[in-house]
Amino acid sequence: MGEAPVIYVENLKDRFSDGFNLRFKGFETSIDVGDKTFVIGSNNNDSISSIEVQIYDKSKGKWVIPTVLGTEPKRYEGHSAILLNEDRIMVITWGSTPDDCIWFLEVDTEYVKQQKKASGTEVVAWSKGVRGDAEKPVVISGPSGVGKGTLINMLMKEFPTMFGFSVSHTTRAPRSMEKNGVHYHFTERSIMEKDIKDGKFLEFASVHGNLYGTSTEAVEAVADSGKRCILDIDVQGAKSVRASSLDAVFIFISPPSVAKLEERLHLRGTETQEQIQKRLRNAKAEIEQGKSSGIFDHILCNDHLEKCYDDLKKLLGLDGTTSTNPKPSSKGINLPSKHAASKINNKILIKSETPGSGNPSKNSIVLDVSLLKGGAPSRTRGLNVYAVDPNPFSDSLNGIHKLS
Ligand SMILES: Nc1nc2c(ncn2[C@@H]2O[C@H](COP(=O)(O)OP(=O)(O)O)[C@@H](O)[C@H]2O)c(=O)[nH]1
Ligand SMILES: Nc1ncnc2c1ncn2[C@@H]1O[C@H](COP(=O)(O)OP(=O)(O)O)[C@@H](O)[C@H]1O
Repeated sequence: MGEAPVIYVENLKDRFSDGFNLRFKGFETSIDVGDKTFVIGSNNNDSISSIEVQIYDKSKGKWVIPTVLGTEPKRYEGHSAILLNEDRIMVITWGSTPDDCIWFLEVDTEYVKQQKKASGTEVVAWSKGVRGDAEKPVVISGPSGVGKGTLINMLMKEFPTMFGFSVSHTTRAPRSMEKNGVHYHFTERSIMEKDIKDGKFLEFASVHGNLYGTSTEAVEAVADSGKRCILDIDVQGAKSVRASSLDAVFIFISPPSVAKLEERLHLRGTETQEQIQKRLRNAKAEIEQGKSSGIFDHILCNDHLEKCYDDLKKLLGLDGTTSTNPKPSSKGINLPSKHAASKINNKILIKSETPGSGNPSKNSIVLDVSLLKGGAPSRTRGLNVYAVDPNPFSDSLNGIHKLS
């Protein structure tokens, strides 16, 4: 049945009297997960407040400062923290905007386990919580010159409100018609490498001698706007996305022949002869992998452009029967600015700590976390939100109704 509230706001220095100096000047919560205690603190006395994580390893009697991946919550006035499924801590921030108040600190999810193994250090990862679901992103891969960009442009032109493009980062130089922030975020290798290390990328790969990568923000910004995200990435990138928490549709575009590919690259005229040869060498391996690796759900041959475009639309369900209106973007959650949170099974009850704030739906809110999807390094989706009936007896969570 129900569980005791698991919010802690306590004097941590009394609790851990081993002389460790907690670095927080503001507000702390602590949560026990197995033999570790995760202390989340906000330095909200500073002009720029920040959130930090420290871990107390009870078995070793030692404090550890972990590597923190992902984008963390922005400035806020305090927070409540609740453990979910022994692998992530839900952090509800006070005084944040409605689209920025639910966060998850992953402490032992699959993603975090992988990162710990790869780095050999203690790792935690942030993921922002979002109401409802987003449509599956579409990953499009294929060798250079096969027509990926052409097909994506046709799709975006015909269905401008339905699709949004994930703008990748790259270290390659812009072509004459390319605009920074539209076709790519053109960046320097050292900056991109640091962002990769900080967990800001969903995937990255070295392609034709340059670094390319999809930032979590690039994909999630499209999904948050209610559009379906399209990614144009190479086969290595597709493989990484397949292994990540992002649930997507994977499409490989193959050329009718390598000779046709070469002809298209020459006609496009954006690469030198040497660069074209490099792309053709890579193309052979990509075609082999694309067709045999099991990464892709669909393989389309781009021989006749119009035919290939029709096939693409068909497999995306754009055969005239589907609505082409975008889904409304996920709405935020209006929380009371100061609140206490407690957990009962898969429901989090959030109660205002500001007496007489008037609006009952703002006073008590229930977050249903039974259908969570995704997570670090992307958003955590599938949160459902309910208002609690103002009747005081409804604290049992019987009198709840869904907020639209
Ligand atoms: N892994 C990965 N590959 C990318 C990304 N962005 C672009 N690519 C791939 O990098 C390759 C080269 O892209 P580009 O330089 O634009 O040349 P083009 O494919 O010949 O137009 C293509 O296979 C793209 O699909 C990314 O963010 N991640
Ligand atoms: N089916 C097709 N037949 C002939 N040319 C094509 C076809 N599809 C695309 N092209 C041309 O081939 C070139 C490469 O296409 P592009 O979309 O830039 O490829 P990618 O993005 O895969 O590198 C472009 O000049 C484009 O106009």
